[in-house]
Amino acid sequence: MADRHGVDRSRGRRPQPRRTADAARRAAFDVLRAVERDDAYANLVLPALLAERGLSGRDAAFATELAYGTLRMRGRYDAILAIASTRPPQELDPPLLDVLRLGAHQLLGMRVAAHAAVSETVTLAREVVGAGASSYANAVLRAIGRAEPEEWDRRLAERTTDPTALLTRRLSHPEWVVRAFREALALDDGAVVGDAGEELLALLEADNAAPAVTLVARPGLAGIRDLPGATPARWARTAAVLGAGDPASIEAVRTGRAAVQDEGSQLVALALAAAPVDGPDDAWLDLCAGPGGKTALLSSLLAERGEGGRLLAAEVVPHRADLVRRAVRALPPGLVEVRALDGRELGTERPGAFDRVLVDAPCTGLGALRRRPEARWRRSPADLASLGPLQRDLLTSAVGAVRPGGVVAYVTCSPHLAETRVVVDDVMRRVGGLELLDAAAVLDGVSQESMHLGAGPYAQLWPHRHGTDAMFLALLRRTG
Ligand SMILES: C[S@@+](CC[C@H](N)C(=O)[O-])C[C@H]1O[C@@H](n2cnc3c(N)ncnc32)[C@H](O)[C@@H]1O
Repeated sequence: MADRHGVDRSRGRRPQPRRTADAARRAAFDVLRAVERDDAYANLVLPALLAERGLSGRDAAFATELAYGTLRMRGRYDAILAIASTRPPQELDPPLLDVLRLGAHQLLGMRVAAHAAVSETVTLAREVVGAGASSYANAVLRAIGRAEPEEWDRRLAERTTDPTALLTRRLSHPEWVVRAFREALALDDGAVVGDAGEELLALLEADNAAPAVTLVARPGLAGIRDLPGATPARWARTAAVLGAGDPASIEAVRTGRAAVQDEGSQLVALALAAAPVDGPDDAWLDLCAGPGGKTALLSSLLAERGEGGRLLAAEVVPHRADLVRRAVRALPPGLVEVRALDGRELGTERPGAFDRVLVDAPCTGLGALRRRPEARWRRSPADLASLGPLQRDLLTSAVGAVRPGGVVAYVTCSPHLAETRVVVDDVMRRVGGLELLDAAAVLDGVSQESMHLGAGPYAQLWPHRHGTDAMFLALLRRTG
């Protein structure tokens, strides 16, 4: 029998039509509106809204899957709506369009019985956009529900001969993102899951799946045994996967000895700490530190050595600098100095003062799309143009702040070539006196098993190959 959301659990009686929208669907709708109208972040709005309305358990899980899944798959549903609706999606009233997208996700992306998906969504439409619009919603959703997802794939394929355009519609990624991923994959000689086309498909599919929750046990502060319900992850010795449950209920997380952190983020920090440097090794710098996940891991790795040392964490936005202070609260006092300052100045203010420097550069975040449901629709190629100069300035400052023999890690959570290799190549050409270390080999060295990252010197992680965010790592050593 279907539960009260219409999710088919044993098949059977039809739920009775209701006069007001059910709370989980209404919550998902309000999240979509906040994202569209107020530029809100779904992963901030939704938890607050669930708490305010007292939704928990199955209701909260249903609202979360409905809101996040609809936001991720918006491109696909709009392409389907363009076929199923008599009016083009861009001409619909925005609240009605959001209702239709929510209905499409229930019909095509969730295990909701078709009659419940339609009738509950029509009730929602009546409540939020009025009776007239609700009968329109009824007609469109019935048309969508009459065909299986595979049949919709076929209909989408009939309408274009351009393979990129088809991928954008089928797998709901903007066209410029699909092109960027294809280019980055083509330059990456790591293990492939099939031919180049299959690999791209696997990446886009991985972006559309909710990621597992990964925790970090900060060395010297916690071990994986301190993380109840979590099991050791595959690559990073510090990482564990939480099967179910709320990370905030774990004592080690509440006290800052552990945290939620993608395994790829952990690996790049472990790689910087393990990269070979000549000479002293006790002055570390994190140039773009907020909110502090990598600062906390790097400083716990520094402390774990037991040889003293200090880490300076720079973050230009003061409230994000406060987040870094909070992230390192469990570490010994005096180990980390957090300063709200512009990292672009440190290269000239503190020339040659550091042995290891991390530049986790502000970037488009295209490597973490599975984590931020609406992010793919917010970004545009114009972001690359505005981030590019900042990324170059920060890396130039970092290579000024590192001493000869020391190492800089340049990291992005994006595989876009314009913010990865192109930035590193430009700075190396302009600055001189730098050599590239083999980041792929260093990463493989810190991983518990080979990650098959290819020949280097750059390392690119991928959600579909490694189950991590698509983190990029270059390691630069100052030679003179
Ligand atoms: C990708 S995030 C860093 C994430 C962080 N390493 C972590 O693991 O939690 C980039 C950060 O750089 C900061 N930032 C941007 N411009 C900066 C600048 N000129 N100097 C220092 N920090 C900057 C941003 O505010 C943002 O917090």
